[in-house]
Amino acid sequence: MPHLVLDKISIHYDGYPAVERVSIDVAGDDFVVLVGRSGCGKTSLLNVAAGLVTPARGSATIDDRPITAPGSDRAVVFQNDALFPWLTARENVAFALRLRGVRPAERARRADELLALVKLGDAGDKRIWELSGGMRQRVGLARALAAEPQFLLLDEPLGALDALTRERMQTTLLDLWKASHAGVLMVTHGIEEALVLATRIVVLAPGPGRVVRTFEPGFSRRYAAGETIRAVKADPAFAKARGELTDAIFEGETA
Ligand SMILES: Nc1ncnc2c1ncn2[C@@H]1O[C@H](COP(=O)(O)OP(=O)(O)OP(=O)(O)O)[C@@H](O)[C@H]1O
Repeated sequence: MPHLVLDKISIHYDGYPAVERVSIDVAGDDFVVLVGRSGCGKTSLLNVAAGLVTPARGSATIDDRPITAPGSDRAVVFQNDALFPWLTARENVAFALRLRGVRPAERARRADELLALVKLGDAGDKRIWELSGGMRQRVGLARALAAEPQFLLLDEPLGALDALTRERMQTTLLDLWKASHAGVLMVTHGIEEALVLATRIVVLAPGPGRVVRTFEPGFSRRYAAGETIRAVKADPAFAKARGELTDAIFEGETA
């Protein structure tokens, strides 16, 4: 099983320490979620995993190979993903397949399979500007999966969506996680979202960014085993976990 490891990572910007000695481990079947107050270094750490930021100290590796640049073993999805607005949903996904060297005859069929996976089977012919925010985000996820990555790196992928769409997209994300067999490292500001999705939650605190707690909530594995999200959230254990996670995030806050 592939293994992404951030080991004692420190990140400096212009000599100023933004993150100090943070270690995060993502195995191929993990869904690891980073939470914490603004400025604690969540995006910076994701960017190290993506190969976009070089740490001042520590090592970032996949199966012991150093991460030095973006690679096809990792797919990154941001909050407002840059799709090509003048192309159709199918063409956007097919573009990623082309980059992977998939033959033209196969691209449309595979793109439709990926769109069906994100429940956009009927929207292949629609242009991006004709789609809602949630649908666009799903095209972005389908495009990320087209690369058949070992790891999905998600930075607030649902942050721009309204609350109802966001909740629905959480199950889509869990379904994709299950179907793609990719390990996930995701940043979110949503406390319930973290609890619903994560196999492990890493809580960071700012000044400089460091790990203060980790949780293994187990609710996403219950969903994967067949329970509904609604049933999971109604469990008193969920409310208890929400309280503990909220306390951990705001512990030591002085402002
Ligand atoms: N490119 C950069 N140049 C200089 N400083 C930066 C840069 N990127 C981030 N920082 C600083 O590093 C710290 C961590 O930022 P980062 O965006 O990683 O935090 P975050 O936890 O993702 O924040 P938020 O929740 O607000 O998105 C902040 O103090 C930020 O101002």
